[in-house]
Amino acid sequence: MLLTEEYLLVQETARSLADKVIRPHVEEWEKHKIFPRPAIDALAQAGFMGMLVPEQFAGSQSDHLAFVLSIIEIAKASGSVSTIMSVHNSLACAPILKFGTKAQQEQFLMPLARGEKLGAFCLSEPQAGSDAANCQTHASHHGDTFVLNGVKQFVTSGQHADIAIIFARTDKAAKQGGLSAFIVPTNTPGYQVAKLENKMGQHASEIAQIVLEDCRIPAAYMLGNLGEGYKIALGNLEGGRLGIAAQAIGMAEEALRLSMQYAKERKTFDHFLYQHQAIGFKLADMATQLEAAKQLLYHAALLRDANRPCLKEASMAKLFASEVAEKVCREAIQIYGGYGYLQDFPLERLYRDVRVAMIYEGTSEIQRYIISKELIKD
Ligand SMILES: CC(C)(COP(=O)(O)OP(=O)(O)OC[C@H]1O[C@@H](n2cnc3c(N)ncnc32)[C@H](O)[C@@H]1OP(=O)(O)O)[C@@H](O)C(=O)NCCC(=O)NCCSC(=O)CCS(=O)O
Repeated sequence: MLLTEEYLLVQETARSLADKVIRPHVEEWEKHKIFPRPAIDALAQAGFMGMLVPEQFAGSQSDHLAFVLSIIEIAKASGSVSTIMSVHNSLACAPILKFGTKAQQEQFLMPLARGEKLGAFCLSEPQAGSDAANCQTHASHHGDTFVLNGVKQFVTSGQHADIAIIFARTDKAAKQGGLSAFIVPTNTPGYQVAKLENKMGQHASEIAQIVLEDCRIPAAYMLGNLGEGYKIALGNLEGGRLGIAAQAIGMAEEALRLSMQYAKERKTFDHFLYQHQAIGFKLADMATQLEAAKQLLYHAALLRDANRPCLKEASMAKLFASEVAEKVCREAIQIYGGYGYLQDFPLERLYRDVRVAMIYEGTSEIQRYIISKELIKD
């Protein structure tokens, strides 16, 4: 797809910001599990934390295509930063824009879009990941308040976020229709960070377990209507999956770039690596599959920007991009040989960081389930 000057400019701005404020620090942030605050602040200043929000709500009024192009560039430098940015834009800002009241948009969306506040999305639970409708967190109505109790799992930025979108059961009997969405300031008493998970990669982006213990919020903080939470969550994840596809592509493009560079420098058996057909063909496959993943992603983003249904296309983009990206990073390590396995080189980190793209915001298996259901409908 040919990108217009406008999109090329967004891409270049994201790339140069990543090179200046992220790349020089990424190894230190990852090694010491440091939350990348300077990167988030710089992204906020440049308008990247409110990309899908109109100017009237303090956003930079871009669209999904610009968003995925930016995420790709940020992910080349850091998977962790791209995750924080993606979750904030697509899972925290987007639903308040779509379902929020004017008061909620003024109180919560505007500071989020300016990047003054950070957002999180609390859907999964210890016993409810893929089966999102099985959430057990409960919200009971008391006068003009709701009181939330339960446990939320795998919450990106759960500790550093200021505002969380939390899904909780308001009707025990109705499964899907029994969930409602709430906007919860994380300084509300009862919002507790119970645990920061130790994970395989993306160490600068925390994943928290959140315990909600008598967490009382005004009833006016309900997002959308009573019982509308499941639809809000799934519709939201449709957009989030574009961000995950984009970050997977970004990390894999970085792995491909490093592989190309190495194949042109390193000699074995008196020839540069790229001159061996075994390596040249690997590079060709990596580049071709990445290009195909990008075109799927751009197509899904354009559909979403045109307000056209894109559930199937977003799932296809996430499924294909995350699986191709894992393969590309794996092959890149193979090209580097023993050096690829060392922590002295970035491929080892890229391989760990990219792996989760096949899991979060809907596993590959869930994406296949969604695609197959949509195919039958077509
Ligand atoms: C497994 C699922 C795909 C659900 O499958 P089902 O077959 O049980 O449900 P459906 O019949 O498809 O849908 C039920 C209901 O919801 C409506 N729906 C479905 N998709 C959408 C959508 N995209 N937008 C709006 N509404 C939607 C559908 O029309 C049905 O309504 P009606 O009955 O027609 O009225 C699903 O459970 C699923 O996607 N599971 C995966 C969940 C997931 O991705 N979890 C990970 C969350 S990520 C996380 O928690 C971490 C976030 S972070 O990184 O911090």
